[in-house]
Amino acid sequence: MNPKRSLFFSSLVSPMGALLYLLLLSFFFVSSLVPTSQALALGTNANATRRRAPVHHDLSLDFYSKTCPQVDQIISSVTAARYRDSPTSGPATIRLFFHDCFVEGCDASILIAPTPGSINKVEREMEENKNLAAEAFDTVNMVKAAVENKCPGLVSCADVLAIAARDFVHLAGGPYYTVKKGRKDSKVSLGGKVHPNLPRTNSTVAELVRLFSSKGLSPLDLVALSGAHTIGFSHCDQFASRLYDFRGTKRPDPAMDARLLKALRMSCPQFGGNADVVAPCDVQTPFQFDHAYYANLETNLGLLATDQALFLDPRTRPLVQDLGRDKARFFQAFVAGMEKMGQIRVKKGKRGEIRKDCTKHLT
Ligand code: HEM
Ligand SMILES: [Ca+2]
Ligand SMILES: [Ca+2]
Repeated sequence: MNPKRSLFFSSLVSPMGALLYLLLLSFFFVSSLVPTSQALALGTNANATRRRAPVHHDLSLDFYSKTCPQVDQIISSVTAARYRDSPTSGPATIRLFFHDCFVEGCDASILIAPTPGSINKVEREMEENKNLAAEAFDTVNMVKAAVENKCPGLVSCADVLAIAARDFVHLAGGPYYTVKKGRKDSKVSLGGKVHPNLPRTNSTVAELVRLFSSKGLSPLDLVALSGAHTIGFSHCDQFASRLYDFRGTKRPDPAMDARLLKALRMSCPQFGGNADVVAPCDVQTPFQFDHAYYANLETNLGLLATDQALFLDPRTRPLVQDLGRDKARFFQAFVAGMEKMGQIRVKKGKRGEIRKDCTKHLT
């Protein structure tokens, strides 16, 4: 059985199977497309590079070399098994890492579970995080349990998440890179911190550039990291307005390929659809970590408005074309972006803790 097929069938035995089946129907339909490239009349390049937040460089590759030298191997044995048994854990965990780092830095603040009866919401409970897949949280908990078994109380959940995300990039066919360690876990998780720090699917490129810049990430980092959408899936509500009422026009987004539009409308009806249905972010190779995502954008096959906008906007268009040109270039820029993202507002010393259970603060 080819790998795509075996993923397909293993997904059918999970509770998400039926939904995945629906989306794969649309995938097979869409993947048979011969994309038509449309010339898009747009202006030329404008330089948007701007830096604000400093990136901290105080993590190290050998942080656990004395206390837990085998940490990467312990983690990779769990991530490899998870990828085999529950492939959706891969993209879900990479996205979880992104949502952690952008809100208060890479400090595992996203992992804290709600306290029953508390009026204070944690990050996980906010609208922007509602679609983070349970598989990702489960994966982190499984990885952390394996690490605690061998190196109790020594390795932070923030480091575990950073390393697990790296493993899944590699397992899906993406680059392997070393992960610097030494992050501490947050002592709080505040729902109120989420909203301004995460992008929305209707964010403009200017807003995305500004948000990424506020995290010390350049427009190239924005375009390279968005390439994570080369794997994984999106719920219909995240792109439905493109299908039926783009920016209040009551018309579909003109920047969407007509056949992709038709296929997505079938999976995601305007009324009465199943809210759990998902579609592949990369309609060509949704399980393969490759540079096909960028080729899609050049042929109007982007799924999210923010993806397609990266090609439509003259500031980011040359970057899309550059990364779409060859896989090695994309991999190199993606690794650089992940390394920078993984260092956003890292907590050291007494500013953080090392949780035993990633879902609970130390008491
Ligand atoms: C640039 C702005 C971005 C926006 C607006 C955005 C938005 C989204 C949305 C709406 C989804 C679908 C969620 C769902 O319905 O389940 C998604 C999925 C995903 N995102 Fe992003 N994202 C962005 C950047 C990133 C970055 C920087 C990364 C990681 C480096 C990332 C990784 C992923 C992955 C892997 C998935 C698939 C998740 C899965 O299959 O469970 N995204 N994103
Ligand atoms: Ca965080
Ligand atoms: Ca792909």
